[in-house]
Amino acid sequence: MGSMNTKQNDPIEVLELALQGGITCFQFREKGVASKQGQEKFLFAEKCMKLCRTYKVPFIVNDDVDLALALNADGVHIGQDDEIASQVREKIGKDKILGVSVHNEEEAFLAQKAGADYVGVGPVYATSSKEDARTPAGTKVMEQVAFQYPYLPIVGIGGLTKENLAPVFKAGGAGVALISAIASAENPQHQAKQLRAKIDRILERESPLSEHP
Ligand SMILES: Cc1ncc(COP(=O)(O)OP(=O)(O)O)c(N)n1
Ligand SMILES: Cc1nc(C(=O)O)sc1CCOP(=O)(O)O
Ligand SMILES: [Mg+2]
Repeated sequence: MGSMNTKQNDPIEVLELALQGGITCFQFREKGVASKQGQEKFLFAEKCMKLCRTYKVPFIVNDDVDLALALNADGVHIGQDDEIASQVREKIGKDKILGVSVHNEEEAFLAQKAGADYVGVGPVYATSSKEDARTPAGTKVMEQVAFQYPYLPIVGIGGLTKENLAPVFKAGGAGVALISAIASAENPQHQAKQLRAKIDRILERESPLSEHP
């Protein structure tokens, strides 16, 4: 999974490189003081979505449910301070992807009850990409949620790199979401490719089928 670059590079270029490198999902996260608004935001998001469609990669909108609906995006990601998950599920219908950020078992219970397709858990490590990030929590919450809700996919987020992401999968995570590891890389395509290869190797090792090829 990727998210929008806030560095000096052209975000559309970074997205295309990340797609070429093999990201499997993209979340459009346009927020902060200098962020685009209104029609400008819509057109930017539409450009990103079209690019994702070219690579057959799901395009998910962060926070902005109305934008996701206006674009006919593949899904929405919301946090605990955003719209209420059950209401978002009603708004977007059953066929779109709904991701919900959770930080404990109770929030995970409510998220799956509201129809979340996956939950985001973070920050695993310290991050400088989110102004209001919580204290890094490692993978403990993830382990608890994975134990309680084994069929609910968990995405780890926050400070993840190819060097430190393995514990997310060990804790029962199904995937990772990264911003700076890709967006700030010297070569985002190469970085995404390396991340993808690393994750594929980890998942291959964890799959019971890999023991019986
Ligand atoms: C995959 C994933 N997990 C968690 C988040 C964080 O969502 P939220 O808490 O709503 O914070 P913002 O991203 O809106 O700042 C996420 N975006 N993606
Ligand atoms: C968007 C976001 N949400 C988080 C959470 O903890 O919910 S951490 C985060 C930022 C992730 O960026 P990076 O990969 O650069 O650390
Ligand atoms: Mg949010």
